[in-house]
Amino acid sequence: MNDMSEGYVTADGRKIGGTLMEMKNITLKFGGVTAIQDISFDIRDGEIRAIIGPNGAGKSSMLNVISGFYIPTEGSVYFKGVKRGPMKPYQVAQLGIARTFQNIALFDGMSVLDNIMTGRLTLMKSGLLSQAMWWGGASKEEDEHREKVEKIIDFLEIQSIRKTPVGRLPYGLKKRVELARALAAEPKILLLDEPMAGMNVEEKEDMCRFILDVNDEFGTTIALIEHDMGVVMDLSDRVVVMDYGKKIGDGTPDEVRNNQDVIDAYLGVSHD
Ligand SMILES: Nc1ncnc2c1ncn2[C@@H]1O[C@H](COP(=O)(O)OP(=O)(O)OP(=O)(O)O)[C@@H](O)[C@H]1O
Repeated sequence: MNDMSEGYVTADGRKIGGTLMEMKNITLKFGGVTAIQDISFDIRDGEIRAIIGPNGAGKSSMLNVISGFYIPTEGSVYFKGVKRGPMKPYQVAQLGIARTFQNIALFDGMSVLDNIMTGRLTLMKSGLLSQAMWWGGASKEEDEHREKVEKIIDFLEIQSIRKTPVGRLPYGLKKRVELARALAAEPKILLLDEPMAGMNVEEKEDMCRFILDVNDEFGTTIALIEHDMGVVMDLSDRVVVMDYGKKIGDGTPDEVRNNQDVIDAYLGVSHD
């Protein structure tokens, strides 16, 4: 599978590249429950790709398949044209895949800066030794990691809280720190699990802006699952719609909005 699909140009003039990831005929079963049934779609280089669907549709399961956390019962995942086998979390990170979680997974007692530094662990040449040096004293490698992290801190406008323990931060900022930590791994593809969940309107607007900026500035490909339909339609280049484990729609936000199956299953009921 070395064939890379042609890219496309978005309505706002961004150039999207060929296929970066391809999910082919993915089925995922948990005992008697079929969470995903024979779904195929691709994620192209540089695009913002959303997966939506009603509760229980199989979105989280699919994100876990994309991240390598779940191995599909049937079907395969291709990354840069190469079929992916079972992988350890560090191998996923080394491939250039990073993610955020629905329930924030940060170290509450550690500062914002130290939490973001943990995002660079897989990039550190001498692993734990370098980690020890980062706490114990300066090294050339540590300086380089710090520099990258400081850039991300500036980019996400969290300079004023860099020394604050994460546990003391309001929810919206914690989410931003989690995004910063994922970015610290310099991912090729960033997976966002409900990035707007639990946020107020202002926090959502900020997060939207940062996601768009990350995509634009770093060229990071982004795949997200999200319940807020306004956000999804504003952010995404293309959207996969799932319902009861099946794919019922796939296309641009406009195409998905006008897809009768999608309207029946989801949009027409829950959103205006
Ligand atoms: N670890 C598991 N063991 C057994 N069944 C599971 C597991 N994870 C998910 N399921 C089932 O698979 C189906 C899809 O669940 P999933 O969480 O992927 O949906 P979702 O679209 O993310 O839902 P939500 O929007 O509510 O988070 C559901 O029927 C769920 O109960």
